[in-house]
Amino acid sequence: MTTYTRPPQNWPTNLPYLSTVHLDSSLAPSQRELVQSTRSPDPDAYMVSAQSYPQSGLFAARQLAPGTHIIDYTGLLHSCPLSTCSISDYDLAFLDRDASIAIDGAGMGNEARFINDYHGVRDGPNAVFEEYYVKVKGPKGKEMWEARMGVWVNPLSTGVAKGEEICLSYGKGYWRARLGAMEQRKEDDSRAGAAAKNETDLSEKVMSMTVKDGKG
Ligand SMILES: C[S@@+](CC[C@H](N)C(=O)[O-])C[C@H]1O[C@@H](n2cnc3c(N)ncnc32)[C@H](O)[C@@H]1O
Repeated sequence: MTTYTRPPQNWPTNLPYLSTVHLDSSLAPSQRELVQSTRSPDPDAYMVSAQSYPQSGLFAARQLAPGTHIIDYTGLLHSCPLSTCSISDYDLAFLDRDASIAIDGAGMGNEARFINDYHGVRDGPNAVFEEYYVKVKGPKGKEMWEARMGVWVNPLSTGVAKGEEICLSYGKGYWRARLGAMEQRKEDDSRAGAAAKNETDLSEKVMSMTVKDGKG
């Protein structure tokens, strides 16, 4: 199907041309939600918070092919000097590092905030973060490009089977920051001295300390 975003030739000059519907102010929030929502009408994933599972995680609601867009990471978009980013376990640096902005899913967000790191869960990440832009209507109906942090099925994986946990790689920096904070709290010098060399070691350490703390 062709979607026209510009008026065709001879379009009447006094008639606003729309590439999507224009939302009238008469619409109630619940009616808007039916038309524009951050929730997929056909969810790709669902959250599980079972007692048998130590924390919550996100699982595939159906078979997902490599490269499929699963969900966008939502939360509080905030200014974040590098020194204070990473205090929250749900904070995600967004766009250029120099832009110093991040999305924090700690106090608000969607299912994406429940996606766990793959270490100790599966061999490798079956999902990846990738920023992308969508065209949206800005103030006064002006067309704008909006940046989103998408979670996609890892294009290098074989996909995600129905019921399988969706896992990302949080990266070395994430686990290193948490390890440092926890060690500081516990004043555990011996652990600080044994700083892990690779990401797997780091995540495993945090996991074991988290279980001891009874967190999550
Ligand atoms: C963004 S949250 C993920 C959702 C979290 N499981 C929950 O129930 O809210 C990140 C936190 O989840 C935990 N986590 C993530 N991946 C993990 C893993 N592979 N093993 C153990 N804990 C993990 C850690 O406590 C981490 O700081």
